[in-house]
Amino acid sequence: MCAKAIIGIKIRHGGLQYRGSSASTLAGVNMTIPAKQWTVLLGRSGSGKTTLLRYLAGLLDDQVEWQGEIEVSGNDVSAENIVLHDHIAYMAQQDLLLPWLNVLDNVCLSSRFANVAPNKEQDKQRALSLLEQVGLADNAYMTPAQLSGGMRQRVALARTLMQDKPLVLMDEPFSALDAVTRHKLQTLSVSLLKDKTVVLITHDPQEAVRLADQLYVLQGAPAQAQQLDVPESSPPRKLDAECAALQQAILDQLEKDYE
Ligand SMILES: Nc1ncnc2c1ncn2[C@@H]1O[C@H](COP(=O)(O)OP(=O)(O)OP(=O)(O)O)[C@@H](O)[C@H]1O
Repeated sequence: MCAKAIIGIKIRHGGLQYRGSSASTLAGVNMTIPAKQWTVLLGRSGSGKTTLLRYLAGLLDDQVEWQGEIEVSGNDVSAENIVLHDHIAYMAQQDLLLPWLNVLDNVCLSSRFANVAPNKEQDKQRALSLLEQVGLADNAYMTPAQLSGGMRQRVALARTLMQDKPLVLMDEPFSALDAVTRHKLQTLSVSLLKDKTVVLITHDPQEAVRLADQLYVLQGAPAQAQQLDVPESSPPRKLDAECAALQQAILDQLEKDYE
């Protein structure tokens, strides 16, 4: 698949049960993850958000039973030829930077594991350019321990971009940051990931409202996906009255799982 590939996903009647578990985690999940848009997942702790992401990433194949259809559409490959997890970059709440490598080497690391032979000088120049885009050009030779939490997550974002995958799965990547740093990193991510299909897990209704093109709440046990309409304006949104109403609607929806 070429670097400009795009990927969209449709899940129909998705159900998932961990082997050895007596109950299903997901049942009857219908979800559309359109290409080059942000799909945001909310849901109470334990509802199955990370499970769904990890299943899409191919990390649970030997641990779960899956039922239902996953239809993948790409612009330059037929659906049956797509091995989804080959086209995924993953960004988690923990930045997972290796403490013994400097910032630049952390960003370059993914290319060392790629199928193609690495071109160290080319990779270095690309990583430096990405570090410039995330505002860390002057920090390339520092170690992760010398950076703040927000800076470390910007390194993680540069590393995600370095992988240049069409589908980016983000599991609460901004949750450990203070409000202003989080706001800035959300805005930066929307701009830098504009050509990617993004699935974002968050517990923060405000973050969901700012960033979602599609918004789902995983709800019930086993969980289904409830879709909520988002404003027509493009993310990242300024928080106006319409956004406030949606935030309230999300909270109302989430509260149903605590009754
Ligand atoms: N390896 C596993 N084996 C069996 N059950 C598991 C396993 N991993 C997770 N689960 C269960 O699956 C359910 C969903 O967990 P998951 O981590 O996907 O929830 P989540 O919505 O991402 O939660 P959080 O918001 O706290 O991260 C939970 O009940 C959890 O205990």
